[in-house]
Amino acid sequence: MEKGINQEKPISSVIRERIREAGAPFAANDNIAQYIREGEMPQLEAELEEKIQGVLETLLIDTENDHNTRETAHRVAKMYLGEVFSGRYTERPRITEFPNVKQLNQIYTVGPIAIRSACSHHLVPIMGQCWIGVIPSDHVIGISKFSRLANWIFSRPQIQEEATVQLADELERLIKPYGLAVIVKAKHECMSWRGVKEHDCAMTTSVMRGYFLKNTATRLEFLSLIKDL
Ligand SMILES: Nc1nc2c(ncn2[C@@H]2O[C@H](COP(=O)(O)OP(=O)(O)OP(=O)(O)O)[C@@H](O)[C@H]2O)c(=O)[nH]1
Repeated sequence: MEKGINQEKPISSVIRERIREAGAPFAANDNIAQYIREGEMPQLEAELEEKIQGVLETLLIDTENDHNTRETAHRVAKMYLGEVFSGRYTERPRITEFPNVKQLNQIYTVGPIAIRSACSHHLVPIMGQCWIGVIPSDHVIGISKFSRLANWIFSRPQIQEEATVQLADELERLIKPYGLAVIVKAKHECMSWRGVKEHDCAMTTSVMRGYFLKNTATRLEFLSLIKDL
């Protein structure tokens, strides 16, 4: 079978119809892995490569004679689907759970976790750090899984507010903690590389759940724990 856009119906249309039939959302920061069947990602990559090639042509870049851009469409398609936006197309990472045998009932923190994303508006990078605070209930997860989950959520076109809430929702579903805090501080290249060109401006978003939300002392303890980390 011919790949990508050359077949009768582009593979993106086939997948889109499947998602619509299921009544599922497919916004930039939604995960759509369950609607993609085996063997379809290479077809999607081939379709995307042709479209990126079209973008380069419209930008009047001579990809035939410019040795630097000859393979650019291929590289960009591979990068979007397999790297920077892979959190849309891959299943949630496997999470190992352990019982909280000793009944730790105090705060533990994880961070800073590196945040790499792109804004949904201009598709340019968002780079930053994330700190997580947990007051566990009866089980905990492997600490590397906080990074894996954050990477999965942020490797999508995002806005920082929604990404922070998505990460908190996912963690809450998984570990059902008595308290959960997620803080993200990031710089947006749509504000530095272009636009207002503010180089030092960062955005901080915070989601507090359970004890962290209800109890000011608990919240302040978490903030003081991460302050000098
Ligand atoms: N709330 C929020 N805004 C964001 C985020 N990332 C980028 N933005 C902003 O989204 C806005 C998009 O605004 P528009 O006015 O539609 O786009 P624009 O004309 O290119 O705007 P300028 O950036 O002001 O030049 C900009 O103000 C961005 O700075 C984010 O994570 N959260």
